[in-house]
Amino acid sequence: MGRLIIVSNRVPSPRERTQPAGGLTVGLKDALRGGSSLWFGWSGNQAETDADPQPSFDTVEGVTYATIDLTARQHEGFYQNFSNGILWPLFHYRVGLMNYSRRDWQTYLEVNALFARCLVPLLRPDDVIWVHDYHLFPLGQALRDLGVTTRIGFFLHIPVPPWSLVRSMPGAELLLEDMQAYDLIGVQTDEDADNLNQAFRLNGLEERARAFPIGIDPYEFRAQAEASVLRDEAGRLRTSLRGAALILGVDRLDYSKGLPERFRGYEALMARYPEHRGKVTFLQVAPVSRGDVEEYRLLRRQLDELTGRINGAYAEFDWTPIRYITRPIARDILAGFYRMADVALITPLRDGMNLVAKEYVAAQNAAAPGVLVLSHFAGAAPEMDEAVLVNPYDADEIADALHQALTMSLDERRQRWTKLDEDVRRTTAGFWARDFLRALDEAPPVCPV
Ligand SMILES: O=P(O)(O)OC[C@H]1O[C@H](O[C@H]2O[C@H](CO)[C@@H](O)[C@H](O)[C@H]2O)[C@H](O)[C@@H](O)[C@@H]1O
Ligand SMILES: O=c1ccn([C@@H]2O[C@H](COP(=O)(O)OP(=O)(O)O)[C@@H](O)[C@H]2O)c(=O)[nH]1
Repeated sequence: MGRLIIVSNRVPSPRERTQPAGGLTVGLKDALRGGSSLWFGWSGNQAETDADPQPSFDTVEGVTYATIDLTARQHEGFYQNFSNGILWPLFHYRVGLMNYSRRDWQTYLEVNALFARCLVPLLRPDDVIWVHDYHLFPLGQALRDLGVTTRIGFFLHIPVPPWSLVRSMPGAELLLEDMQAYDLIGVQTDEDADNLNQAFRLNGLEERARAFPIGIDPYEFRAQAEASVLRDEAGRLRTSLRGAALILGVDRLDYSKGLPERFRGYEALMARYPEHRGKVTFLQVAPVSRGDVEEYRLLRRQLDELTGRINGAYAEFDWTPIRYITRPIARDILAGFYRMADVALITPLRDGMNLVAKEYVAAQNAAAPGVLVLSHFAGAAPEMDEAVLVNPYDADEIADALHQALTMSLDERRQRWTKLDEDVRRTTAGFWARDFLRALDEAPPVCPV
Protein backbone atom coordinates (compact mmCIF):
# COMPACT_ATOMS: atom_id res chain seq x y z
CA MET A 1 0.00 0.00 0.00
CA GLY A 2 1.54 3.33 -1.12
CA ARG A 3 1.71 6.50 0.91
CA LEU A 4 -0.99 9.13 0.90
CA ILE A 5 0.31 12.47 -0.39
CA ILE A 6 -1.85 15.40 0.64
CA VAL A 7 -1.29 18.69 -1.19
CA SER A 8 -2.92 21.94 -0.06
CA ASN A 9 -1.90 25.57 -0.03
CA ARG A 10 -2.37 25.84 3.73
CA VAL A 11 -0.47 23.32 5.85
CA PRO A 12 -0.85 23.44 9.63
CA SER A 13 2.31 23.96 11.59
CA PRO A 14 2.53 20.55 13.29
CA ARG A 15 3.89 21.80 16.61
CA GLU A 16 1.91 24.97 17.35
CA ARG A 17 -1.26 24.96 19.42
CA THR A 18 -2.91 28.09 18.01
CA GLN A 19 -3.13 27.61 14.25
CA PRO A 20 -4.36 30.06 11.66
CA ALA A 21 -8.06 29.26 11.98
CA GLY A 22 -9.61 27.37 9.07
CA GLY A 23 -11.57 24.20 8.44
CA LEU A 24 -9.43 22.63 5.72
CA THR A 25 -6.46 21.93 7.99
CA VAL A 26 -8.77 20.97 10.88
CA GLY A 27 -10.72 18.43 8.78
CA LEU A 28 -7.61 16.95 7.18
CA LYS A 29 -5.68 16.74 10.43
CA ASP A 30 -8.60 14.91 12.01
CA ALA A 31 -8.77 12.62 8.97
CA LEU A 32 -5.05 11.80 8.83
CA ARG A 33 -4.66 10.59 12.38
CA GLY A 34 -2.94 7.20 12.52
CA GLY A 35 -1.76 6.91 8.89
CA SER A 36 1.65 7.29 7.26
CA SER A 37 1.54 10.20 4.87
CA LEU A 38 3.20 13.26 3.42
CA TRP A 39 1.52 16.68 3.50
CA PHE A 40 2.93 19.17 1.00
CA GLY A 41 2.15 22.88 0.69
CA TRP A 42 3.09 26.48 1.37
CA SER A 43 5.13 27.20 4.52
CA GLY A 44 3.54 30.57 5.24
CA ASN A 45 7.06 32.07 4.88
CA GLN A 46 8.57 34.33 2.26
CA ALA A 47 11.26 33.24 -0.23
CA GLU A 48 13.85 35.84 -1.21
CA THR A 49 14.52 34.71 -4.81
CA ASP A 50 12.54 33.27 -7.72
CA ALA A 51 14.79 30.17 -7.82
CA ASP A 52 12.86 26.96 -7.03
CA PRO A 53 12.75 26.63 -3.22
CA GLN A 54 13.99 23.58 -1.30
CA PRO A 55 11.21 21.99 0.79
CA SER A 56 11.60 21.94 4.59
CA PHE A 57 10.59 18.73 6.39
CA ASP A 58 9.10 17.99 9.79
CA THR A 59 7.64 14.63 10.85
CA VAL A 60 5.09 14.41 13.65
CA GLU A 61 2.97 11.36 14.52
CA GLY A 62 3.55 9.54 11.22
CA VAL A 63 2.84 12.59 9.04
CA THR A 64 5.74 14.27 7.24
CA TYR A 65 5.08 17.94 6.55
CA ALA A 66 7.01 19.22 3.51
CA THR A 67 6.61 22.92 2.85
CA ILE A 68 8.02 25.48 0.44
CA ASP A 69 8.36 29.26 0.70
CA LEU A 70 6.87 31.61 -1.91
CA THR A 71 8.23 35.01 -2.92
CA ALA A 72 6.23 38.12 -2.02
CA ARG A 73 5.27 38.47 -5.70
CA GLN A 74 4.12 34.86 -5.97
CA HIS A 75 2.18 35.07 -2.72
CA GLU A 76 0.42 38.25 -3.82
CA GLY A 77 -0.54 37.06 -7.32
CA PHE A 78 -1.32 33.43 -6.47
CA TYR A 79 -2.85 33.54 -2.98
CA GLN A 80 -4.09 37.06 -2.32
CA ASN A 81 -5.20 38.15 -5.78
CA PHE A 82 -6.13 35.10 -7.82
CA SER A 83 -7.19 32.59 -5.16
CA ASN A 84 -8.79 34.99 -2.69
CA GLY A 85 -9.64 38.00 -4.86
CA ILE A 86 -11.05 36.09 -7.86
CA LEU A 87 -11.82 32.42 -7.21
CA TRP A 88 -13.08 32.83 -3.64
CA PRO A 89 -15.77 35.47 -4.36
CA LEU A 90 -16.77 33.79 -7.63
CA PHE A 91 -17.27 30.38 -6.04
CA HIS A 92 -19.18 31.98 -3.14
CA TYR A 93 -21.68 33.42 -5.67
CA ARG A 94 -20.26 36.96 -5.26
CA VAL A 95 -19.24 37.63 -8.84
CA GLY A 96 -19.47 41.40 -8.23
CA LEU A 97 -16.53 41.20 -5.81
CA MET A 98 -14.31 39.39 -8.32
CA ASN A 99 -11.30 41.47 -9.29
CA TYR A 100 -9.94 39.74 -12.41
CA SER A 101 -6.49 40.33 -13.88
CA ARG A 102 -4.55 38.29 -16.48
CA ARG A 103 -1.29 38.90 -14.62
CA ASP A 104 -2.64 37.18 -11.51
CA TRP A 105 -3.90 34.29 -13.65
CA GLN A 106 -0.32 33.85 -14.95
CA THR A 107 1.11 33.89 -11.41
CA TYR A 108 -1.51 31.35 -10.34
CA LEU A 109 -0.42 28.98 -13.12
CA GLU A 110 3.25 29.68 -12.35
CA VAL A 111 2.85 28.73 -8.67
CA ASN A 112 0.88 25.59 -9.54
CA ALA A 113 3.71 24.56 -11.88
CA LEU A 114 6.22 25.34 -9.11
CA PHE A 115 4.28 23.15 -6.63
CA ALA A 116 4.40 20.33 -9.21
CA ARG A 117 8.18 20.70 -9.80
CA CYS A 118 8.95 20.70 -6.08
CA LEU A 119 6.63 17.78 -5.33
CA VAL A 120 7.65 15.36 -8.09
CA PRO A 121 11.12 14.52 -6.63
CA LEU A 122 9.41 13.54 -3.34
CA LEU A 123 7.04 11.04 -4.99
CA ARG A 124 7.23 7.24 -5.17
CA PRO A 125 5.51 5.26 -7.94
CA ASP A 126 2.82 3.71 -5.71
CA ASP A 127 1.83 6.94 -3.90
CA VAL A 128 -1.76 8.16 -4.04
CA ILE A 129 -2.02 11.95 -4.37
CA TRP A 130 -4.91 13.96 -2.94
CA VAL A 131 -4.95 17.66 -3.93
CA HIS A 132 -7.07 20.15 -1.97
CA ASP A 133 -8.94 23.28 -2.86
CA TYR A 134 -9.27 26.12 -5.31
CA HIS A 135 -5.68 27.33 -4.98
CA LEU A 136 -4.61 24.19 -6.82
CA PHE A 137 -7.18 23.50 -9.58
CA PRO A 138 -4.44 23.11 -12.27
CA LEU A 139 -1.98 21.12 -10.13
CA GLY A 140 -3.17 17.69 -11.33
CA GLN A 141 -2.50 18.63 -14.96
CA ALA A 142 0.87 20.19 -14.03
CA LEU A 143 1.83 16.87 -12.36
CA ARG A 144 0.64 14.86 -15.38
CA ASP A 145 2.74 17.15 -17.62
CA LEU A 146 5.78 16.08 -15.56
CA GLY A 147 4.98 12.40 -16.12
CA VAL A 148 3.04 11.52 -12.96
CA THR A 149 0.76 8.57 -13.78
CA THR A 150 -0.35 7.57 -10.29
CA ARG A 151 -3.88 8.19 -9.03
CA ILE A 152 -4.64 11.84 -8.30
CA GLY A 153 -7.82 12.91 -6.51
CA PHE A 154 -9.04 16.46 -5.90
CA PHE A 155 -11.31 17.83 -3.19
CA LEU A 156 -12.91 21.26 -3.39
CA HIS A 157 -13.76 22.67 0.06
CA ILE A 158 -15.77 25.65 -1.19
CA PRO A 159 -19.20 25.77 -2.93
CA VAL A 160 -19.68 25.45 -6.68
CA PRO A 161 -22.18 27.84 -8.28
CA PRO A 162 -23.90 27.11 -11.61
CA TRP A 163 -21.77 27.31 -14.78
CA SER A 164 -23.67 30.42 -15.93
CA LEU A 165 -21.97 32.24 -13.05
CA VAL A 166 -18.56 30.50 -13.08
CA ARG A 167 -18.11 31.28 -16.76
CA SER A 168 -17.97 35.00 -15.97
CA MET A 169 -14.34 34.38 -15.05
CA PRO A 170 -12.17 34.57 -18.17
CA GLY A 171 -10.47 31.22 -18.68
CA ALA A 172 -12.92 29.25 -16.53
CA GLU A 173 -13.17 26.58 -19.23
CA LEU A 174 -9.37 26.11 -19.09
CA LEU A 175 -9.59 25.34 -15.40
CA LEU A 176 -12.30 22.77 -16.13
CA GLU A 177 -10.10 21.15 -18.79
CA ASP A 178 -7.17 20.97 -16.36
CA MET A 179 -9.43 19.27 -13.83
CA GLN A 180 -9.82 16.33 -16.19
CA ALA A 181 -6.34 15.29 -15.01
CA TYR A 182 -7.93 14.14 -11.73
CA ASP A 183 -9.29 10.60 -11.46
CA LEU A 184 -11.99 11.78 -9.05
CA ILE A 185 -13.23 15.18 -7.83
CA GLY A 186 -14.90 15.47 -4.44
CA VAL A 187 -17.12 18.37 -3.41
CA GLN A 188 -19.09 19.05 -0.24
CA THR A 189 -22.75 18.72 -1.31
CA ASP A 190 -24.97 17.21 -4.01
CA GLU A 191 -25.77 20.73 -5.23
CA ASP A 192 -22.04 21.41 -5.73
CA ALA A 193 -21.58 18.08 -7.55
CA ASP A 194 -24.56 18.80 -9.84
CA ASN A 195 -23.24 22.26 -10.68
CA LEU A 196 -19.71 21.04 -11.42
CA ASN A 197 -20.90 18.09 -13.50
CA GLN A 198 -23.19 20.41 -15.43
CA ALA A 199 -20.19 22.65 -16.15
CA PHE A 200 -18.19 19.65 -17.40
CA ARG A 201 -21.12 18.50 -19.57
CA LEU A 202 -21.70 21.92 -21.11
CA ASN A 203 -18.01 22.07 -22.05
CA GLY A 204 -17.97 18.63 -23.63
CA LEU A 205 -15.90 17.18 -20.77
CA GLU A 206 -16.30 14.08 -18.60
CA GLU A 207 -18.31 14.31 -15.38
CA ARG A 208 -15.97 13.54 -12.49
CA ALA A 209 -17.61 15.17 -9.42
CA ARG A 210 -19.24 13.45 -6.43
CA ALA A 211 -20.30 14.72 -3.02
CA PHE A 212 -18.24 13.71 0.04
CA PRO A 213 -19.28 16.00 2.93
CA ILE A 214 -16.33 16.60 5.28
CA GLY A 215 -16.66 15.94 9.02
CA ILE A 216 -14.67 16.34 12.26
CA ASP A 217 -13.35 13.95 14.90
CA PRO A 218 -16.37 14.29 17.26
CA TYR A 219 -15.00 11.97 19.96
CA GLU A 220 -11.81 13.92 20.38
CA PHE A 221 -13.68 17.22 20.19
CA ARG A 222 -16.20 16.16 22.85
CA ALA A 223 -13.35 15.11 25.14
CA GLN A 224 -11.70 18.52 24.58
CA ALA A 225 -14.97 20.29 25.34
CA GLU A 226 -15.46 18.34 28.57
CA ALA A 227 -11.91 19.11 29.68
CA SER A 228 -12.10 22.71 28.55
CA VAL A 229 -15.19 23.70 30.56
CA LEU A 230 -13.14 22.98 33.67
CA ARG A 231 -10.34 25.32 32.59
CA ASP A 232 -9.66 28.85 33.71
CA GLU A 233 -10.81 30.48 30.43
CA ALA A 234 -14.25 28.83 30.56
CA GLY A 235 -14.56 29.75 34.24
CA ARG A 236 -13.77 33.38 33.47
CA LEU A 237 -16.33 33.46 30.66
CA ARG A 238 -18.99 31.87 32.89
CA THR A 239 -18.38 34.36 35.71
CA SER A 240 -18.46 37.30 33.34
CA LEU A 241 -21.84 36.28 31.94
CA ARG A 242 -23.44 36.61 35.38
CA GLY A 243 -26.26 34.23 34.47
CA ALA A 244 -26.97 35.66 31.00
CA ALA A 245 -27.60 33.16 28.19
CA LEU A 246 -24.71 32.86 25.74
CA ILE A 247 -25.14 33.12 21.97
CA LEU A 248 -21.87 32.19 20.25
CA GLY A 249 -20.58 32.83 16.72
CA VAL A 250 -17.16 31.56 15.53
CA ASP A 251 -15.95 32.38 12.01
CA ARG A 252 -12.93 33.68 10.18
CA LEU A 253 -13.56 37.36 9.47
CA ASP A 254 -14.82 36.67 5.94
CA TYR A 255 -17.62 38.24 3.90
CA SER A 256 -18.92 34.75 3.06
CA LYS A 257 -19.80 34.22 6.72
CA GLY A 258 -22.63 36.77 6.80
CA LEU A 259 -21.35 38.64 9.85
CA PRO A 260 -22.94 42.08 9.26
CA GLU A 261 -26.26 40.37 8.48
CA ARG A 262 -25.90 38.31 11.67
CA PHE A 263 -25.18 41.40 13.78
CA ARG A 264 -28.28 43.04 12.32
CA GLY A 265 -30.27 39.90 13.19
CA TYR A 266 -29.13 40.20 16.79
CA GLU A 267 -29.97 43.89 16.71
CA ALA A 268 -33.50 42.94 15.54
CA LEU A 269 -33.75 40.55 18.51
CA MET A 270 -32.94 43.42 20.86
CA ALA A 271 -35.47 45.67 19.13
CA ARG A 272 -38.37 43.22 18.74
CA TYR A 273 -37.93 41.00 21.80
CA PRO A 274 -36.95 43.44 24.55
CA GLU A 275 -37.43 40.71 27.18
CA HIS A 276 -33.97 39.39 26.18
CA ARG A 277 -32.19 42.68 26.83
CA GLY A 278 -29.74 42.25 29.69
CA LYS A 279 -30.44 38.49 29.73
CA VAL A 280 -28.32 37.36 26.77
CA THR A 281 -24.81 38.03 25.56
CA PHE A 282 -23.66 37.51 21.98
CA LEU A 283 -19.99 36.54 21.75
CA GLN A 284 -18.60 36.67 18.23
CA VAL A 285 -15.11 35.26 17.71
CA ALA A 286 -13.94 36.43 14.28
CA PRO A 287 -10.17 36.12 13.80
CA VAL A 288 -8.82 38.40 11.09
CA SER A 289 -8.29 36.47 7.87
CA ARG A 290 -6.67 37.44 4.55
CA GLY A 291 -6.16 40.94 5.91
CA ASP A 292 -4.17 41.96 2.80
CA VAL A 293 -7.25 41.68 0.58
CA GLU A 294 -9.15 44.98 0.38
CA GLU A 295 -12.64 43.44 0.73
CA TYR A 296 -11.65 41.87 4.06
CA ARG A 297 -10.35 45.19 5.40
CA LEU A 298 -13.64 46.88 4.46
CA LEU A 299 -15.60 44.16 6.24
CA ARG A 300 -13.57 44.67 9.39
CA ARG A 301 -14.36 48.37 9.40
CA GLN A 302 -18.04 47.66 8.82
CA LEU A 303 -18.17 45.26 11.77
CA ASP A 304 -16.34 47.67 14.07
CA GLU A 305 -18.98 50.25 13.23
CA LEU A 306 -21.95 47.90 13.62
CA THR A 307 -20.73 46.60 16.98
CA GLY A 308 -20.30 50.15 18.19
CA ARG A 309 -23.77 51.13 17.00
CA ILE A 310 -25.57 48.16 18.55
CA ASN A 311 -23.68 48.31 21.83
CA GLY A 312 -24.18 52.07 21.93
CA ALA A 313 -27.91 51.70 21.46
CA TYR A 314 -28.61 48.82 23.87
CA ALA A 315 -25.79 48.54 26.43
CA GLU A 316 -26.44 49.23 30.11
CA PHE A 317 -23.77 50.42 32.50
CA ASP A 318 -23.45 46.79 33.70
CA TRP A 319 -24.23 44.84 30.48
CA THR A 320 -22.79 44.76 26.95
CA PRO A 321 -24.94 43.13 24.24
CA ILE A 322 -22.11 42.10 21.86
CA ARG A 323 -18.59 40.95 22.63
CA TYR A 324 -16.54 40.90 19.46
CA ILE A 325 -13.02 39.42 19.27
CA THR A 326 -10.83 39.57 16.15
CA ARG A 327 -7.98 37.44 17.54
CA PRO A 328 -8.01 33.64 17.08
CA ILE A 329 -8.81 31.50 20.11
CA ALA A 330 -7.15 28.06 20.37
CA ARG A 331 -9.57 25.34 19.26
CA ASP A 332 -9.32 23.38 22.51
CA ILE A 333 -10.39 26.47 24.49
CA LEU A 334 -13.17 27.21 22.01
CA ALA A 335 -14.47 23.68 22.58
CA GLY A 336 -15.41 24.62 26.15
CA PHE A 337 -17.08 27.85 24.98
CA TYR A 338 -19.21 25.81 22.54
CA ARG A 339 -20.27 23.54 25.39
CA MET A 340 -21.30 26.52 27.51
CA ALA A 341 -23.17 28.30 24.72
CA ASP A 342 -26.97 28.13 24.81
CA VAL A 343 -27.14 28.96 21.12
CA ALA A 344 -24.64 28.73 18.24
CA LEU A 345 -25.41 31.36 15.61
CA ILE A 346 -23.91 30.25 12.28
CA THR A 347 -25.30 32.20 9.37
CA PRO A 348 -22.99 32.20 6.33
CA LEU A 349 -24.31 33.63 3.06
CA ARG A 350 -22.48 30.69 1.44
CA ASP A 351 -20.07 28.21 2.97
CA GLY A 352 -18.44 25.06 1.61
CA MET A 353 -19.25 23.10 4.76
CA ASN A 354 -18.76 24.98 8.07
CA LEU A 355 -17.09 22.72 10.58
CA VAL A 356 -18.01 25.01 13.47
CA ALA A 357 -21.61 23.77 13.14
CA LYS A 358 -20.45 20.17 13.59
CA GLU A 359 -18.08 21.08 16.42
CA TYR A 360 -20.89 22.83 18.29
CA VAL A 361 -23.04 19.69 18.14
CA ALA A 362 -20.14 17.45 19.21
CA ALA A 363 -19.35 19.68 22.19
CA GLN A 364 -22.82 19.64 23.77
CA ASN A 365 -23.79 18.17 27.10
CA ALA A 366 -26.37 15.44 26.28
CA ALA A 367 -28.39 16.29 29.40
CA ALA A 368 -28.89 19.95 28.46
CA PRO A 369 -27.80 20.60 24.87
CA GLY A 370 -27.87 24.02 23.27
CA VAL A 371 -29.57 24.99 20.00
CA LEU A 372 -27.89 25.33 16.61
CA VAL A 373 -29.20 28.20 14.46
CA LEU A 374 -27.82 27.55 10.98
CA SER A 375 -28.01 29.18 7.55
CA HIS A 376 -29.68 27.26 4.71
CA PHE A 377 -26.62 28.20 2.65
CA ALA A 378 -23.98 26.40 4.72
CA GLY A 379 -22.79 23.16 3.11
CA ALA A 380 -23.61 21.57 6.47
CA ALA A 381 -27.33 22.47 6.21
CA PRO A 382 -28.53 19.54 4.06
CA GLU A 383 -27.11 17.16 6.68
CA MET A 384 -28.39 19.15 9.67
CA ASP A 385 -32.09 19.76 9.18
CA GLU A 386 -32.77 19.40 12.92
CA ALA A 387 -31.05 22.75 13.39
CA VAL A 388 -33.18 25.90 13.36
CA LEU A 389 -32.53 26.80 9.72
CA VAL A 390 -32.64 30.46 8.64
CA ASN A 391 -32.25 32.67 5.61
CA PRO A 392 -29.23 34.77 6.66
CA TYR A 393 -30.32 37.76 4.57
CA ASP A 394 -33.44 38.29 6.72
CA ALA A 395 -32.61 40.01 10.02
CA ASP A 396 -36.14 39.42 11.34
CA GLU A 397 -35.91 35.72 10.59
CA ILE A 398 -32.64 35.55 12.53
CA ALA A 399 -34.28 37.40 15.42
CA ASP A 400 -37.26 34.99 15.41
CA ALA A 401 -34.91 31.99 15.29
CA LEU A 402 -32.88 33.35 18.21
CA HIS A 403 -36.07 33.91 20.23
CA GLN A 404 -37.22 30.37 19.38
CA ALA A 405 -33.83 28.96 20.43
CA LEU A 406 -33.65 30.95 23.67
CA THR A 407 -37.13 29.83 24.73
CA MET A 408 -37.05 26.23 23.45
CA SER A 409 -38.07 23.48 25.88
CA LEU A 410 -35.44 21.03 27.12
CA ASP A 411 -37.37 18.16 25.47
CA GLU A 412 -37.27 19.76 22.04
CA ARG A 413 -33.59 20.71 22.43
CA ARG A 414 -32.74 17.10 23.30
CA GLN A 415 -34.78 15.70 20.41
CA ARG A 416 -33.16 17.97 17.85
CA TRP A 417 -29.65 17.52 19.24
CA THR A 418 -29.86 13.71 19.44
CA LYS A 419 -30.50 13.46 15.70
CA LEU A 420 -27.81 16.04 14.86
CA ASP A 421 -25.30 14.26 17.07
CA GLU A 422 -26.01 10.86 15.47
CA ASP A 423 -25.11 12.33 12.10
CA VAL A 424 -21.98 14.13 13.30
CA ARG A 425 -20.77 10.88 14.88
CA ARG A 426 -21.50 8.86 11.74
CA THR A 427 -19.94 11.16 9.14
CA THR A 428 -16.57 11.84 10.77
CA ALA A 429 -13.43 13.24 9.13
CA GLY A 430 -11.97 9.72 9.12
CA PHE A 431 -15.08 8.37 7.38
CA TRP A 432 -14.89 11.21 4.83
CA ALA A 433 -11.24 10.49 3.96
CA ARG A 434 -11.71 6.71 3.76
CA ASP A 435 -14.85 7.10 1.65
CA PHE A 436 -13.11 9.47 -0.79
CA LEU A 437 -9.95 7.37 -1.04
CA ARG A 438 -11.93 4.17 -1.64
CA ALA A 439 -13.88 5.89 -4.43
CA LEU A 440 -10.60 7.23 -5.86
CA ASP A 441 -9.18 3.73 -5.89
CA GLU A 442 -12.26 2.47 -7.74
CA ALA A 443 -12.56 5.38 -10.21
CA PRO A 444 -11.59 4.70 -13.84
CA PRO A 445 -7.93 5.86 -13.96
CA VAL A 446 -6.89 8.79 -16.16
CA CYS A 447 -3.57 6.99 -16.75
CA PRO A 448 -4.32 3.23 -16.96
CA VAL A 449 -1.32 1.00 -16.09
O1 LIG B 1 -6.03 29.31 4.34
P1 LIG B 1 -6.82 30.57 4.60
O2 LIG B 1 -6.83 31.51 3.43
O3 LIG B 1 -6.40 31.22 5.89
O4 LIG B 1 -8.36 30.14 4.84
C1 LIG B 1 -8.76 29.08 5.69
C2 LIG B 1 -9.48 27.99 4.92
O5 LIG B 1 -10.75 28.50 4.50
C3 LIG B 1 -11.54 27.70 3.64
O6 LIG B 1 -12.09 26.58 4.34
C4 LIG B 1 -13.03 25.70 3.73
O7 LIG B 1 -12.85 24.37 4.18
C5 LIG B 1 -13.62 23.93 5.29
C6 LIG B 1 -13.35 22.44 5.49
O8 LIG B 1 -13.77 21.69 4.36
C7 LIG B 1 -15.10 24.18 5.07
O9 LIG B 1 -15.83 23.76 6.23
C8 LIG B 1 -15.31 25.67 4.84
O10 LIG B 1 -16.69 25.90 4.55
C9 LIG B 1 -14.46 26.15 3.65
O11 LIG B 1 -14.59 27.56 3.57
C10 LIG B 1 -10.73 27.30 2.43
O12 LIG B 1 -11.50 26.50 1.56
C11 LIG B 1 -9.41 26.62 2.81
O13 LIG B 1 -8.65 26.33 1.66
C12 LIG B 1 -8.63 27.59 3.70
O14 LIG B 1 -7.43 26.98 4.14
O1 LIG C 1 -10.54 31.57 16.71
C1 LIG C 1 -10.78 30.53 16.07
C2 LIG C 1 -11.77 30.46 15.07
C3 LIG C 1 -11.97 29.26 14.40
N1 LIG C 1 -11.24 28.16 14.71
C4 LIG C 1 -11.45 26.88 14.02
O2 LIG C 1 -11.36 27.09 12.60
C5 LIG C 1 -12.21 26.17 11.93
C6 LIG C 1 -13.11 26.91 10.95
O3 LIG C 1 -13.59 25.99 10.03
P1 LIG C 1 -14.92 26.19 9.18
O4 LIG C 1 -15.08 24.99 8.36
O5 LIG C 1 -16.07 26.50 10.07
O6 LIG C 1 -14.67 27.48 8.28
P2 LIG C 1 -13.45 28.02 7.38
O7 LIG C 1 -12.68 28.95 8.24
O8 LIG C 1 -12.64 26.84 6.97
O9 LIG C 1 -14.10 28.73 6.24
C7 LIG C 1 -12.99 25.42 13.00
O10 LIG C 1 -12.37 24.18 13.26
C8 LIG C 1 -12.86 26.33 14.22
O11 LIG C 1 -12.97 25.67 15.45
C9 LIG C 1 -10.27 28.21 15.70
O12 LIG C 1 -9.60 27.20 16.00
N2 LIG C 1 -10.07 29.40 16.36
